[in-house]
Amino acid sequence: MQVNLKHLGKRYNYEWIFRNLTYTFESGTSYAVLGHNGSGKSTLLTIVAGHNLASEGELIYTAAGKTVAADEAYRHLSLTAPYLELVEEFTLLEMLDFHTRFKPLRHNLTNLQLIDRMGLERSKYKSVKDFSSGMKQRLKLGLAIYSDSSMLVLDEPTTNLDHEGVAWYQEHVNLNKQDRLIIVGSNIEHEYNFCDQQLRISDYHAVPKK
Ligand SMILES: Nc1ncnc2c1ncn2[C@@H]1O[C@H](COP(=O)(O)OP(=O)(O)OP(=O)(O)O)[C@@H](O)[C@H]1O
Repeated sequence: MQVNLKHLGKRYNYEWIFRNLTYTFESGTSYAVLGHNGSGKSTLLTIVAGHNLASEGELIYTAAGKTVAADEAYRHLSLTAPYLELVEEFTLLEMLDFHTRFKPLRHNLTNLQLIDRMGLERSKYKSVKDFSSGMKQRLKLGLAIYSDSSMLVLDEPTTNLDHEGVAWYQEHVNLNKQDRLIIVGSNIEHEYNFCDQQLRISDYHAVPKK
């Protein structure tokens, strides 16, 4: 998967969050989108993931040399972000059954194997609503990292994770980054230190007229 941004801009009401962003996200490369709080990282990630619309410019997705329609791009990507909710009423096993009906897992992994990889084997029958915040984050990351998608968008991936959880994230993202396009929105080094490229959103902030 490749994503070309051409003169992309986003405005909320009268405030431009970024403008004139021309950039290419290539397959097989991991990118860190960096910037201070409120700089527009999540806004850019939601636009690239097709959850939000740009105010100006173009966004072109290409997979296997062919252009992918914007409304089909979701088939190629998985996303995790603090604002995305899990289905709290499901048990862990039900959550995986539901999710994998729409998004199969990579390398023919079974749902039980994924539960093992997430270190959640003791919670198979537990309702997601009774998970700790760190367990929920591991589940969100596990579903994203192990979905069979060529593009992975990770917004603030280690939110709520302790040291062990951060090490788990680093291990599994490293094991699953090859041949994929990965975009991490972050300002915490341990979340993006595996990335090959960095995009600073503040480079695309509109300069106020003097
Ligand atoms: N739906 C919205 N309507 C109006 N303004 C918004 C909306 N979503 C975000 N913004 C504004 O856009 C700017 C960028 O927000 P965004 O969440 O993209 O930043 P961020 O870099 O991800 O921040 P953080 O590091 O705190 O998560 C902020 O000023 C925010 O208030």
